Amino acid sequence: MAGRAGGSGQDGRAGGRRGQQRGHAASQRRGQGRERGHGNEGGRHHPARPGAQRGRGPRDVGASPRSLPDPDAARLAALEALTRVREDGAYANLVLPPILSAARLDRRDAGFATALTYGALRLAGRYDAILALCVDRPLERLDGVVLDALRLGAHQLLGMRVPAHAAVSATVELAAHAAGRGASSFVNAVLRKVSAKDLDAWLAELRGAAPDELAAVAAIESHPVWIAKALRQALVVGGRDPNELEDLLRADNADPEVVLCARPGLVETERLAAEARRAVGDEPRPGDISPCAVVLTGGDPGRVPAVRDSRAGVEDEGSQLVALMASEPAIAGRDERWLDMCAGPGGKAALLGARAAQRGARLVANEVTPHRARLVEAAVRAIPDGVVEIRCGDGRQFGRDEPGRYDRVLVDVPCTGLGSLRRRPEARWRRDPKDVTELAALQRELLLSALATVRRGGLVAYVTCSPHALETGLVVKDALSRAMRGGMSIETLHAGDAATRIAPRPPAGSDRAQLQLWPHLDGTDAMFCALLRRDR
Ligand SMILES: C[S@@+](CC[C@H](N)C(=O)[O-])C[C@H]1O[C@@H](n2cnc3c(N)ncnc32)[C@H](O)[C@@H]1O
Repeated sequence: MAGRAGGSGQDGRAGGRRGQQRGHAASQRRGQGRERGHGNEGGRHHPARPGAQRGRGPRDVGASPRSLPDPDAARLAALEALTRVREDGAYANLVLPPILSAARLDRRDAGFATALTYGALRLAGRYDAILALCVDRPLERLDGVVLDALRLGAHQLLGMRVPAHAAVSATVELAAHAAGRGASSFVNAVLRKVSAKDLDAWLAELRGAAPDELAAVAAIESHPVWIAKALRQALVVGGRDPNELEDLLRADNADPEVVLCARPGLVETERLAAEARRAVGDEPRPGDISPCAVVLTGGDPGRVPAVRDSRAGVEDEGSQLVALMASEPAIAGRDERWLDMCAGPGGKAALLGARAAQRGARLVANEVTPHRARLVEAAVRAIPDGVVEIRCGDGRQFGRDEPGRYDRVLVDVPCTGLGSLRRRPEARWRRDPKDVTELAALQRELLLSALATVRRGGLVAYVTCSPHALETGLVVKDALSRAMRGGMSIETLHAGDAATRIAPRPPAGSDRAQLQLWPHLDGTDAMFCALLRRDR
């Protein structure tokens, strides 16, 4: 078997790190049956859904018998991450770094493990649709860890440039190690079927098997159908062609660039770029959408001195732009009291606080969750003392407790995050349509509170990182009609124009009064921003 090749150069990596996995986090999982079968308990199948197919994590690597070859450490790390995501509801971006350091992988293997983990999680829907065509029983009846291994194998075969023999044999070794010999023969048989066709042939087959075009695009680009449907509707509502859906979903499957925000007055973009060049060795480029952005082509942003001391932060360009859209449009009269009503973890609060310091204003940064309020504290620590006041409380109280007090209010509401699916590879499989309606009710209350706490002539920026129509325009419409019924008069400012005045390159939707950014067109998260001026 060509298994060893999987970790020794044949998959494009230099030198696999077999045997390094002692001390790996997976070794904490004791007592897993050795010759576990692959048939399993029932339960509704859902890619990477926490709680589905529980209790089948990779077993103790220290207990590996001599007769089974040690699996490749990078693939073992990826399997451990997938298991934690599935069983514990963990977030891949939080769970993977400690797994990688426990496994003591070198940079190249850590990169491979990260790409494998993220790819297998994001594309779980596509791979499950393919695997379902290769397996003679419903996937939900498979052992969870066996399905994880199959997804990892499928991603190596169809999503990475790993030679087929290496992908199959290394995954078979992984399955033998994690779930026993019976499971490994099954994995071998399934992956051989998967490897019999290339990606294009499989995607053509998925298209042919789907009941309609929406289901086909959802399966091919690995999104739940309800999300694909909501995003198609969001495109229509945002004045786009619904045929852009496939491009939009595809953009969710790409790794986002790492973007830094040079916080105004704390570090210049040129200086930040120079620091980044020295720290990570690559040539950064300026942002397209935010004037504060420095876009890295690679490397660890944590090594950049300005990021370490919070003069800069890691922040999507779209988030930077909407924070500036709250701070930059001119308002008549006093402009000293600013509020960020939902500030955690603090990227926008740090940008607003930096601008407030330059303009002689003060910012109240409020967050309901104590640990996220502490993150805000860390994010704003480079801003001169006395500019930012951090509070921990429910934003819905501001309208009642401090009516008419603030000159500018940013209300960046909690949302489904359907606009930042590329950052959270497992998120799409965890969300539910009912989350949208629950969040929309909270969003409306927060916006009403913002409108009540801003003074006459003051500005409210309603922002969300979801393009779902129920979380964007409909929340604004609903809140405005309620506020107006309560005697307020509110003018909607042209957010597209405001964005154009700030952005180095106008965003795709800048002709519209409410700004919707798009990953496939703007290269940002799908942030939404409405600008509202309270006149009475
Ligand atoms: C989209 S995030 C804000 C992101 C933030 N503006 C940034 O740029 O880092 C929404 C935040 O609102 C907080 N939140 C949820 N419910 C809230 C409430 N009732 N009042 C205030 N904050 C709330 C969440 O804990 C979360 O930190």
